[in-house]
Amino acid sequence: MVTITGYEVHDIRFPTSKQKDGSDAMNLDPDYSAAYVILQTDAGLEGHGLTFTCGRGNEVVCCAIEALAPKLVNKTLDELTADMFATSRVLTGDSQLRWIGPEKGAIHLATGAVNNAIWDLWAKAEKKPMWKLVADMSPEQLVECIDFRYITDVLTKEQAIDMLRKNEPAKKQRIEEMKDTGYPAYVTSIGWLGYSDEKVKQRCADAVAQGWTHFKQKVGGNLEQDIHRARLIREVVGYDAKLMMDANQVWDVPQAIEWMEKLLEFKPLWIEEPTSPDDILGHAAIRKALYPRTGVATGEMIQNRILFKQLFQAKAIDFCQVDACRVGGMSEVLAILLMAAKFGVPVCPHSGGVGLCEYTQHISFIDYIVVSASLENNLLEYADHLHEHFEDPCVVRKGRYMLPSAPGYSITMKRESIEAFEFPKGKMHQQNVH
Ligand SMILES: C[C@H](O)[C@@H](O)CC(=O)C(=O)O
Ligand SMILES: [Mg+2]
Repeated sequence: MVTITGYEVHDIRFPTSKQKDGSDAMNLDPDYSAAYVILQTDAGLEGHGLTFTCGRGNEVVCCAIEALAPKLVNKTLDELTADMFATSRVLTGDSQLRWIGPEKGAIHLATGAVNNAIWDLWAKAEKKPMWKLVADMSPEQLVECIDFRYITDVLTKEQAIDMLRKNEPAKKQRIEEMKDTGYPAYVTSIGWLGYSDEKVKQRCADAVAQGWTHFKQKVGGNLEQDIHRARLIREVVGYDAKLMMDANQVWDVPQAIEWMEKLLEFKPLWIEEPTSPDDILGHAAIRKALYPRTGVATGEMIQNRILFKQLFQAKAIDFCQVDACRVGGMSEVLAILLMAAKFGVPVCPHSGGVGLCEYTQHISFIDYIVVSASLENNLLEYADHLHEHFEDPCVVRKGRYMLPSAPGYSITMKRESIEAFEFPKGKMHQQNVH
């Protein structure tokens, strides 16, 4: 029996803004950060979880984690995992904390870290990588982990069971396939907005040499520069490669359409976050104007399953970029994967941030092996930063993610990295160190 005896919360920040790593038209100077929680147990096992933020907001999310984590102390892992739906509700249903959400914003980012830490602990206790923990569940067990409140108008538990049952027979085959081939991916870290032309050119050339065929460019700062950069990228990667564009929410709806009309000659596969993540009908209008010349993608700031439901209902997106932490962790991610499959929208999880590639590899493998069973138009994002800080970093070869095998959710950060980058007291934050 494993009992949670306590927890640690860490405010970890990496000074990525110095090199403009991670920069885009909205987030000019992100310091990739993790609001990090460790669930301690009497068995020596630890459950780790983090939520990604861009820097100063990290301390707010850490406070929110401090408000949620005590709810788990003295609970056994068995009682938490025997009813993961009830466990999610412990985190999302506190009648006082709920007021500062509900199920959105800083409190939901914190929920993501804590919920994922429970899943990590569970997978470690079962000695399975996260994707396998889920892949080994029966359809009935899997749906019991999900909170269906607010989504039964498009997906009931019974419908979800039917969908999952249809995928059962070839599950083993898909696992073998993933072991052999890995999961298709695209690379974002060739084209952060703050990089010089020289750096973008070099990174694109290196990525082509490594076997990458899908690339993402940041847009939305200045139209002439976007055109210039798209031309430069296309010169290096060619037109057989796929190019995505990401505006990180800077445009109004008409502006998004006008701006993209000028970039269509570069054949973008999608325009990502063209406008506010809360504007469902705005996304639908942009899609209507641009489809099929390009697709619309969003998700990294879509706050919960309800908003995803509406994006699907409104036919507002072509690609679902669910985030591993923003929506409240794996329990809610499973609901979103199921809805995406029902609406036939490919899942391409958001991974630009610290630890996100480590998390999302499991999400995409679960999506393919268990939920959608499809690789049509599915691509997992890759950003080549900070992987060296994790005990079990993701492995990418020739533009594909390899199937992870270590127990857990791959999110355990090295102790020395936690200590060195803890804000503000870690040695990497002391004066003149960076
Ligand atoms: C601030 C982040 O780097 C953001 O630009 C990531 C992102 O939009 C993406 O990965 O997509
Ligand atoms: Mg993005």
